[in-house]
Amino acid sequence: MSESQPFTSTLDVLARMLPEHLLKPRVGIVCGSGLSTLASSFRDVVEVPYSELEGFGKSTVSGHRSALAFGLLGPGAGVPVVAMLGRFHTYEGHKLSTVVYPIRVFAKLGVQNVIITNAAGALNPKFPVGTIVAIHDHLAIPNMTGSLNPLFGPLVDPDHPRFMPLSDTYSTKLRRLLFLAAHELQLEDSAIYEGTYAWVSGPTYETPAEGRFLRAAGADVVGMSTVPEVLAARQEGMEVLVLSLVTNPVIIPDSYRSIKAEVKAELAGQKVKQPPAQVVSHEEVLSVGKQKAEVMKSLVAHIVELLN
Ligand SMILES: O=P(O)(O)O[C@@H]1C[C@H](O)[C@@H](CO)O1
Ligand code: HPA
Repeated sequence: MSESQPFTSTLDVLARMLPEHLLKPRVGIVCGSGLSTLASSFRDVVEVPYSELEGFGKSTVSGHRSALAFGLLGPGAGVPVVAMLGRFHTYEGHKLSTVVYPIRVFAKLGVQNVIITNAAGALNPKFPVGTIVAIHDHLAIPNMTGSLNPLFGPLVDPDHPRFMPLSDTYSTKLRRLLFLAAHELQLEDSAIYEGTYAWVSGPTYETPAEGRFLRAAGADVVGMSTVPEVLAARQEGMEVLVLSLVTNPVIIPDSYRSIKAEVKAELAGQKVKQPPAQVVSHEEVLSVGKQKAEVMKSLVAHIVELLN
């Protein structure tokens, strides 16, 4: 085990702070931007601030809190679960080992299934704002260039695979449960799509050309998180479900007005109508997260119930 991963200390603190029935969560949940209320239906909740846990960073992005929530989800005795109420992004300055540390702690606690959520921009023009995308693949240019792969460097555990196949990354078992849950909740067919997530480092949103490039490369949505967590979870042997909430379009038709044509028209005495600028903002991302938090929460709760 690597020196820089203080698992023993983290697990000791959790063992001291948690009652016995919450100490072995079966499902781990990562709450994306604006989605930390996913944990609001847990019972017997114990929140552990990241500041109490060695190895954890601090979430500095609005819409992300800095605490783990442990609790029970579902009817009857309930299923013990744990949720990250805020995640770490590399663009905040966190090291990749910090970004994925909570996922490795989930594994040490015995978590076998991870549900990772995020807010994402739509590259596929068929995916409207507010829809959920069950991720079935990813495109991670930062990984392919070597510098931002969280599995780079010495193995955290000698039992981990050095070369990990990624052809079966996204659990078919969990995706089946998602669509069964959506059926039970009577969600419309168009509420959930299936697609590929492109990971970019951020914190800048995409230029129109970058958006078109990622779309042409086969991605349906784009975001600034998730893939490092997915890779660590798979390396730890956990099953992974990723749900992206579409919060904004990335590819905007007519994003290149011809200024040359407009100037020529103005010089010729014509009135030129200025189209309103369409610019994405984190506030918009958080607002869609807030609007859709309930449906995301019901889906997550139902999946956990079906896993039981
Ligand atoms: O943590 P997620 O991936 O949900 O957050 C997305 C990506 C950026 O952190 C932020 C941009 O608005 O939202
Ligand atoms: N691009 C990248 N990340 C995002 C976006 C986006 O348009 N929306 C929410 N997270």
